[in-house]
Amino acid sequence: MSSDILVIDDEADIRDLVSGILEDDGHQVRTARDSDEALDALRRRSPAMVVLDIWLQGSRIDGLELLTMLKEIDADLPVVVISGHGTIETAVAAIRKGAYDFVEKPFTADRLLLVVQRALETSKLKRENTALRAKSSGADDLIGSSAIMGALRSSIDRVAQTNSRVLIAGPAGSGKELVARLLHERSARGGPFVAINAASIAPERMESEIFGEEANGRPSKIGVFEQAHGGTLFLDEVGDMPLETQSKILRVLVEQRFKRLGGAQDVQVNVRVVSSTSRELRGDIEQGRFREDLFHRLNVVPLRAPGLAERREDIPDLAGYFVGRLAGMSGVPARQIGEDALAALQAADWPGNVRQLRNVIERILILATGDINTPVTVDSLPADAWPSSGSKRDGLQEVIGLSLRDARERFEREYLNVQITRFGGNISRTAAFIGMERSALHRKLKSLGVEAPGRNGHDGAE
Ligand SMILES: Nc1ncnc2c1ncn2[C@@H]1O[C@H](COP(=O)(O)OP(=O)(O)OP(=O)(O)O)[C@@H](O)[C@H]1O
Repeated sequence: MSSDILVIDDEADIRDLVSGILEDDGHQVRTARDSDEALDALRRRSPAMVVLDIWLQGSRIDGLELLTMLKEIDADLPVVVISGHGTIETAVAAIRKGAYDFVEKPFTADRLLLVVQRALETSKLKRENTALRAKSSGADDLIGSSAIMGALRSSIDRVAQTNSRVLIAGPAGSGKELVARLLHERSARGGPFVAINAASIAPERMESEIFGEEANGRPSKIGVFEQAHGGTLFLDEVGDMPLETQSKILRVLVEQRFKRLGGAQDVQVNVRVVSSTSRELRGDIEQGRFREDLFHRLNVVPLRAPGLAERREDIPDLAGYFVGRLAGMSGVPARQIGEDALAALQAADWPGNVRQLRNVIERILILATGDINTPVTVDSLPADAWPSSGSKRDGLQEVIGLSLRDARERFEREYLNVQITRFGGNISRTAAFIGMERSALHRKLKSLGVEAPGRNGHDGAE
């Protein structure tokens, strides 16, 4: 894994030695001889880690003070300190001030590499941990064996390896962020995955969050573009970016450099940008709300996260997956979801897509009563997990005034509507499930005035 490492040492020999060892290990190394050069390097770009000699001769700010400053700028920046022979107390003081570890002079290449690798690894784990905690709902993989998910999975595998920009379109809760994470995880990019949701940030804070800030000649806030150096930046709901920010982002994509707010120096970054939208960006372009040139830059490879209604056959797998995951996480007992409940879930509306399904499963697990060894049945489902055409009403009240023939017709209409929805409009599969010939089902639908589906492009002849 190649990381951007800043080596700060007043002795040229040591700078060369340390740089050589780290470069041979595949890292990108920048060097500074004193605090001014170090702060200048930081202004250019915040590094992934710092190797700092604690004795900085001829420097305006000494090593320990510089360490304090580095930690003020970015508390998570790993710093490995080099200490001279017999200066263990100083090294210990450095650890107290937040240094990750120290190596004592003279040191071997192996010792230095070991400490550096551990510092980088710890920092990566910390980041992943924070990301996981922030997103305790995070999934490891895309669940679903439908053809549409198979196609998405293979696109992800193909695109991940390239550095191309990807724009993921899809409705809310359909898994766009999950797709972006997978694109990063399956790429060779060793830097972090950093996500920013444009819809949840006030427009006036946007540029500070994206580009960071500089005050008194040094960085006071590291923005997401800089944090994602060497990795992937996920611009979630990119259509919500103010136009002015869009222009600045466009410039970064062209030049791979930008200035922090209040900064004079360019920050140079190598970032892969993956973005997402739940809106039709072409409409925004026509109305002058989204820059067309930015759209083309972001949309090099378009991917689409399908809504749950387009892949109802995945609902049983997803439900089972969430039962296992949520039970493991929250300590509620896992319950099997019965066939009848799964059938109702398959026919429900799901405007909130996979996220809504996950929430419904969580509610089912928390509220489920009865023996934990028996499957959850259809009557334990919350109201929003019911198909709207067959919602949980008192059937008798509604049909009491009808003749048997009309009541039966009404039931048949609702029943068939739900089944057809559940099988994504596929007449053959609906017919097989309800135990009718396809042609008989067609006749029945016609006689009931139920529109024969063209949903999801199926004509029922497959
Ligand atoms: N195919 C899938 N397999 C497993 N979990 C999934 C799948 N798709 C989505 N999820 C889960 O559903 C939830 C919502 O997904 P995610 O946050 O990626 O959606 P999104 O499209 O980015 O949503 P929004 O547009 O609201 O930001 C997450 O918990 C995610 O892990």
